[in-house]
Amino acid sequence: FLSRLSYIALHVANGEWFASDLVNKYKFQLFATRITDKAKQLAFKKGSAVFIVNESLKRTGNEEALKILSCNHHASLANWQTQFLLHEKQKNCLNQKFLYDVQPSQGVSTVSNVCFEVENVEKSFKSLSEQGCPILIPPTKVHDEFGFVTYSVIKSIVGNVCHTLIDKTKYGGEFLPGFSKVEHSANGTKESGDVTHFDHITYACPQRYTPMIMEWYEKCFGFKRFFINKNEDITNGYVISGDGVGLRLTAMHYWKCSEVGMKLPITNQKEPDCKFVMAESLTNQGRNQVDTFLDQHHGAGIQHVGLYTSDIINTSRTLMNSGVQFVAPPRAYYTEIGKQQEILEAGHDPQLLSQCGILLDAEIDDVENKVTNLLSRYLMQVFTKPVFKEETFFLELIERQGARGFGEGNIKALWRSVQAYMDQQEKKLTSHIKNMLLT
Ligand SMILES: O=C(O)C(=O)Cc1ccc(O)cc1
Ligand SMILES: [Fe+2]
Repeated sequence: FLSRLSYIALHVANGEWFASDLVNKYKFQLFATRITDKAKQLAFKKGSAVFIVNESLKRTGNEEALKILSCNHHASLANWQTQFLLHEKQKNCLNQKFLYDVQPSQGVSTVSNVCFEVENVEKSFKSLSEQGCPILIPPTKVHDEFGFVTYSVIKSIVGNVCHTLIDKTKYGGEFLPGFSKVEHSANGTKESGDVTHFDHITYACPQRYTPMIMEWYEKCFGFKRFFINKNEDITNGYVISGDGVGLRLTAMHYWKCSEVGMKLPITNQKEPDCKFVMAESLTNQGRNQVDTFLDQHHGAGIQHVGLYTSDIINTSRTLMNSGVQFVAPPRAYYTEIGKQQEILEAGHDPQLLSQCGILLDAEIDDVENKVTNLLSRYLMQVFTKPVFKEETFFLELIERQGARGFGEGNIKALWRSVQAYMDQQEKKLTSHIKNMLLT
């Protein structure tokens, strides 16, 4: 019953600062706002990628109550049936200062809501209730002079992640009732090869939770398994281990066309489905970025969002020039013979890619490779440094040339780049503490 992904919502401690980064550094456009004495909700877009940045302006008694009542992510993951009953009881004390959303209970900045447009909110609500899915806000109507929307908010099985389900078909305004349109002198600056949509959303999950999460999304939302790579195992997912990497990846998607078996030529897809990737760390592989996320975020949640661009070189250069910081791949990455060859075969310049830290991975098809010497299917990616003050959420730029999944080479390199950055941060912190103790 999901029609499409509508927006991704964040709750941030310092909204002003993050909003200015989204506009000035990431080149998103502020297009709608809702400001009350309790909360600020700002909507930004770039192509069809929409973020709502929520900021609390005052702490209310209800919030304190919620904080006490909310349980940790392990409990909520382990038993969502019990959670439902608990939430039924809590429902009345859930404050609605954020329209179309609920406020997460942990104090840190977080990306906590993925909103989907649905055909029939009442119907979705009924079926989800029957599945025992915790309902945070039952179907609710909001209207203004441009019409009305119906929405409901449900709690997912992953940490603090919620889903707003909304029917906007009876609404003709700019964004949503309650939000005012932001007037712009020009129609925004639309550059060629810009970010067009959300490509994927990656969850950081505790070890061994992936099967349960997959079951939940299949049962509640009808998501289907998406195989990331041809070397992937059905039950264990895509396990990447060794050379300092210890990661299990499993992905799902909701795209309707894929469910009825329609296969569009990959290059003709204007806006393919947004994939959901579950990332788990492996046991006995040392400290790593997934565990760091779980620690600093106080539980499972959205670790990063992949923004699709049709020209990653241009996009990353523009963003870098406006101050976005990307993590750097290992120094040897672009000079390694095999990688250099791969980049050249894909028709790119290793030096150009190295300027922004862009990684390239080929999806090699044995037959195809024999026929031509050029790579026809590859993908390029680059990760930003964490965007909040905690080492939690970050953004990614991704350009796909035929490749639909994720390549092992890129994942390993991305993993190492993030890890090197985090280790460096930790060293800085340790020496800072040492200095403080000495003085
Ligand atoms: O490759 C991607 O874009 C992924 O989304 C896979 C991934 C997931 C988690 C990590 O910490 C690193 C890489
Ligand atoms: Fe990613």
